[in-house]
Amino acid sequence: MTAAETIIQFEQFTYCYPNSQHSALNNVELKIKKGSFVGFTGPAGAGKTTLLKSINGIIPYFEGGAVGGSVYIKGRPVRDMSLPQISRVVGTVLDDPEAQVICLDVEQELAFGMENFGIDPSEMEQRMVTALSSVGIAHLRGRSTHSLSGGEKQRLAIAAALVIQPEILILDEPTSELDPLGSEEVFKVLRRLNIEQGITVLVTEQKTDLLASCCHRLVVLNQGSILLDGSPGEVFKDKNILQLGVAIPQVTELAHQFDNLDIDMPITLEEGVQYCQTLLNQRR
Ligand SMILES: Nc1ncnc2c1ncn2[C@@H]1O[C@H](COP(=O)(O)OP(=O)(O)OP(=O)(O)O)[C@@H](O)[C@H]1O
Repeated sequence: MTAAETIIQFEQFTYCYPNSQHSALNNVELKIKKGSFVGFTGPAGAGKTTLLKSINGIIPYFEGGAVGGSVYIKGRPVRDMSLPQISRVVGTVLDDPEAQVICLDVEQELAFGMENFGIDPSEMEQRMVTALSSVGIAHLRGRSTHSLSGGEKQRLAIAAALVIQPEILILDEPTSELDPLGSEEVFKVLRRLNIEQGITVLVTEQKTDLLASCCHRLVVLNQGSILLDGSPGEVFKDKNILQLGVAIPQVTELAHQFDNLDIDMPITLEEGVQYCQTLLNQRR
């Protein structure tokens, strides 16, 4: 990856929360390619949220604490950027849409962020239309926010980030409050934004089957360090993941039961069916 292709870089990054005895992140080295879709997973307390907060400036600006090393966005150290400068490049979506969606109706919710960023009023209408249609909720424009489903609210939260036209979207467990259908809707939207608009997407998620279906790259954190980093297929094939208590796609878990087979590890249902057929053929 060339320097021009790298949109985010962690360089020997270590972080310790105030009054904490141990580092939440230890010596993290990570380069994220512009336009990629990267998933982060790992057990509770592994440092996933802390890593995202180190990109959007919450660390160190709000949390304080002790920082070692650097995080760079487009080659600039986060510590040298103001929060508004960071927020123009990095859009953040939280796990709970109830906490993030704060206005009474959909239009106000989108206008709120744009007004805060001083977007020219003549541009607002077009940005609103584009963001709503990008997340597939143009038909909800006239609705009050309290009448939206969880999945619709989360897509509105993504639209509210998009009106600022960020190059990077970071999402911390965006489907934790959603049912399976709502979760799939959100990931479909993220995939489309990544492919059609080239937005770099970084998402933490426990639902690894969803991550596997969308991500180019999966990073597994454990105790503040990167344990595994590769394509979803490479990561799920690694037996170390089984010791972490991280949920892996069920078809992959099944395949791990058949040891020493020289067949690619399945991560989707279709690949699982193919895997079983190959297995049956070999046993005949
Ligand atoms: N505000 C804080 N003050 C002190 N320690 C914190 C704070 N926030 C998180 N930590 C600690 O930092 C470590 C990493 O936490 P973090 O929330 O980043 O993990 P995570 O992988 O996102 O976990 P989860 O999946 O449970 O959300 C944990 O040991 C956690 O207890």
